[in-house]
Amino acid sequence: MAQITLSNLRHSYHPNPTSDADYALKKIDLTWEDGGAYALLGPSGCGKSTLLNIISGLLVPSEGKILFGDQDVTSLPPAQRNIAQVFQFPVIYDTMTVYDNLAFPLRNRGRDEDIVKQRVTAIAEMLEVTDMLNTRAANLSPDNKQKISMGRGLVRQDVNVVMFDEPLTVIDPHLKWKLRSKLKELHQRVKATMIYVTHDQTEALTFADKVVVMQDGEIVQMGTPVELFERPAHTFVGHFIGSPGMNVLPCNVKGGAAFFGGEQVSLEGPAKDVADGGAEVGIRPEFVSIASNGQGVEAVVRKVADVGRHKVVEAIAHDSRIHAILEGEAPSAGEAVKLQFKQSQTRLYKDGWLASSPEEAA
Ligand SMILES: Nc1ncnc2c1ncn2[C@@H]1O[C@H](COP(=O)(O)OP(=O)(O)OP(=O)(O)O)[C@@H](O)[C@H]1O
Repeated sequence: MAQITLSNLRHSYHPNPTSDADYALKKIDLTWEDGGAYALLGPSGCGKSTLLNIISGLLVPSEGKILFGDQDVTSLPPAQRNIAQVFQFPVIYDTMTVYDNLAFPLRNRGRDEDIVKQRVTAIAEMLEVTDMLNTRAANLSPDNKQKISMGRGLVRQDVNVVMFDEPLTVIDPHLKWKLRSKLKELHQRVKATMIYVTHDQTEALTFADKVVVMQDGEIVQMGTPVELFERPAHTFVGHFIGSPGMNVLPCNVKGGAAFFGGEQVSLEGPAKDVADGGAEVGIRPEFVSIASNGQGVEAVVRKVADVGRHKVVEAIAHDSRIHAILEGEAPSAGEAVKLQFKQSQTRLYKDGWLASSPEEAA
C-alpha cells in the first residue's frame, strides 16, 4: 500500500489542445493518503473516469505525474501498478464456484493454497457469503455476483489501491443501502486505500471519510462530508450536495456588506477583500426559517412538499427561488411570509468561490 500523489496532472483527448476547454482534466494536484476511504463525486462528464483510468494506467496523462509512494508510475502499464478495480458490472467467471472466483486473484499471483484459503475464508465471512462458497457463480443473483466482484477486489492484501467505479449501478434500490454500509465496514476491516467513484451524493457521503468533488475537469473541494455540507468552498458543491441543495441568491456587495433585493443580509462574518458589485449569498434550506417576529426577507410561498420527516417549502423572493426545510408547522402555497437566514450559516460567494469567513471570537 502507498500514498498516491497526482501532481500537475492535465489530460486532453485532443491531439493539439489549445485552450482549457480542450482538456478533460484541467489541473489536478491531489494526495490520497495510505489507507483512506475516498469518494470521487461529480456529474456525468466531469472527468471521473478519465482520472480513474490515469491512476490505473489505462491512460497516460498529457501532462503531470502519478506517484505511488516515492515511485513515479506515470508510464507504468496497469499490470505493474498493483491495483484492484471493481466495475459497474460484475466481473466474475460464471463457470467457477464462488470460492474459486475469490481465490482467482491470489492463485494468479502464485500464492500458496493455505494463504488462499485463509484470505478467501476471511473475505467470504466479511461479505456474508460463506454459505455460497461452493455455489457456481452462474446461479447467483445480480447483487450477490457484484458482492463476489467486490470480494475479488478486496482479497489481495498487497494492492496499492482498490478502485470502485459506480459499483452499485446494477444493484436493486432496496439492497443498495445494505451493500453501501457493507463497503464502509469492509474498509474499516481491510484498511486498504479505497477510491469510490460515483455521481450519487448519498453513496459518496456514506462511504467516504473524504470526498473529492469534481466539476468540469477540476477539483472544486476535497473535504469530509460535514465540511462539504457546512462550508461548501464553491456554489457548485453547495448545489450538488444536499437535498434540496444550497440556495444561491444574487446579491450586491457594497463596502463588504451584502444586499439581496436591496435588503442587507447578515453574513457569517466579514467578506474581506470582496470588491463592490455582483456576488452571491449561499444559505442551506436547513438554515432558512419563517420569521415569527415579522422581520426578514419578504417572500411568497409557491409550493410545499411533505417528505415525511420534514416539509420542503419553495418560496419566491425578489424573483429568486428559496427553499426552506421546516419541521412541524409550514405555511401554505400562496401565503406571504418573511424568511430568516441563520446568520452563522449565511455565506458570501464571489465568482462561485467562498468569500466570507466566520466571525472571529472576540
Ligand atoms: N475516449 C475519449 N475521447 C474523447 N473524449 C473523451 C473520451 N473519454 C471521455 N471524453 C470526454 O472527456 C470528458 C470527461 O469524461 P469522463 O468519462 O472522464 O467523465 P465522467 O465524469 O467519468 O462521466 P461519466 O460518469 O458519464 O462516465 C467528457 O467531456 C467526455 O466527453
